[in-house]
Amino acid sequence: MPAFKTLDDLTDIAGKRILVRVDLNVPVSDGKVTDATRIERVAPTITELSKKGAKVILLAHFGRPKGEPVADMSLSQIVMAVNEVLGQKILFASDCIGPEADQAVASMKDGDILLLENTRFHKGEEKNDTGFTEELAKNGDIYVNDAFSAAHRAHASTEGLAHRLPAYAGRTMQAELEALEKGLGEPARPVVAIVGGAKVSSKIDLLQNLVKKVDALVIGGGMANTFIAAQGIDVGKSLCEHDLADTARAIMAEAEASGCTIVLPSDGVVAREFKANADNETVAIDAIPSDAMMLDVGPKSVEAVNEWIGKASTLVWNGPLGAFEITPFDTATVSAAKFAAAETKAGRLVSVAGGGDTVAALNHAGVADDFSYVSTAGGAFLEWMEGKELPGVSVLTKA
Ligand SMILES: Nc1ncnc2c1ncn2[C@@H]1O[C@H](COP(=O)(O)OP(=O)(O)O)[C@@H](O)[C@H]1O
Ligand SMILES: O=C(OP(=O)(O)O)[C@H](O)COP(=O)(O)O
Repeated sequence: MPAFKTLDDLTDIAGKRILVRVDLNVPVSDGKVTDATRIERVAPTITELSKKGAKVILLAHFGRPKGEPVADMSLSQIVMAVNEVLGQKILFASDCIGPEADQAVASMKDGDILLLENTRFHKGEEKNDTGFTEELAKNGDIYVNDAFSAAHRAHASTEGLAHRLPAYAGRTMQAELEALEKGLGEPARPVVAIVGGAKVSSKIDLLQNLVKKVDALVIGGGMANTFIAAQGIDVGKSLCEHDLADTARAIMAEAEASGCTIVLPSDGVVAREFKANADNETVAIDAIPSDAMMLDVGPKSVEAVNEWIGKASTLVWNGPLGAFEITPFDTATVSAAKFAAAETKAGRLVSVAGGGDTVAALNHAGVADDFSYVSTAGGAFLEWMEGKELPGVSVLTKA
């Protein structure tokens, strides 16, 4: 466990302005939060600080707006869900720096909770720019980082601020690291990892090291399409990053050298529209029509995935096997989730899953509570698995 200061070390905070970095990057559909797990996980930190009379100023990102304000990436759409989870009304400011933010902070009363607009609406956030960090810092006396799931990013609000203000880990940051260490510190073998989802470019590099640590790597979701295409198979209009073909091939070579089995889908469920109940068919992986996209792995592939789960003593899972938000493309994810949950309940498996959408998928399958541990983190969790230093964590230990 890394040594850092926690909320236990924070005393006499009534009236203090505390900048709390949280991860509110939650799944949203039609402007409504569809899975509030990340909000629920940061609620204890927010409530504790507010009850102690601090002015709690929440910093968070939503989506990847690339340094510009984008209406559908506004955190204003998360406010209602935060109110519901906390059981109290929070305040909102339409910018995280500048006059809007300054005035909103200046008018806070002790115990108030204020959410500032998406930090990624400014280019300085992802650049970890000192000027931008200064702008954020001037509205706080203390910095608390409770966003373990964003701790793999060295951004102004996840890393920079810890150099500027007295820095502490929030309750969730602390709990996530403790739970991962307990569940995966010395994992029982065989270790099987499932990696799926849509964030192919930001996660594919992580697989290069992951294959050295696990006995089998099951690849599904959009990630699988990139690997399949790298083998020269036409994936039609499927979500796929063709320019990462070399990386995918290098990972397969590294896996072979490390004795890690790569498990790719042998069949898929394809459709021509990304919508619920779209006309679909199951095809062999080398028979994806050129005008269709693979939205789920097929029944033979699910069987293989479940066989690997059955062989595993430890399962590590990030990223759904298909577009689980729309039926029937949730079938593979739900089947594997239920099987892993049953194996865990039977005492045959330690199962650790992570990622905003992965948590939503397990909740959708009704089995999140049956996993050994569910982390809110996806990419950060994979980087932690690799043994990489997470900038948001290491800066707290050095503070
Ligand atoms: N074959 C696919 N085609 C398109 N999108 C997919 C496919 N498989 C999974 N997805 C999408 O991946 C998203 C989740 O990916 P990601 O953000 O990487 O997961 P997490 O948040 O758990 O880390 C979901 O919105 C899901 O619809
Ligand atoms: O949702 C997140 O990561 P995840 O999808 O890996 O769980 C975090 O909020 C980090 O977001 P980012 O990958 O856009 O930096």
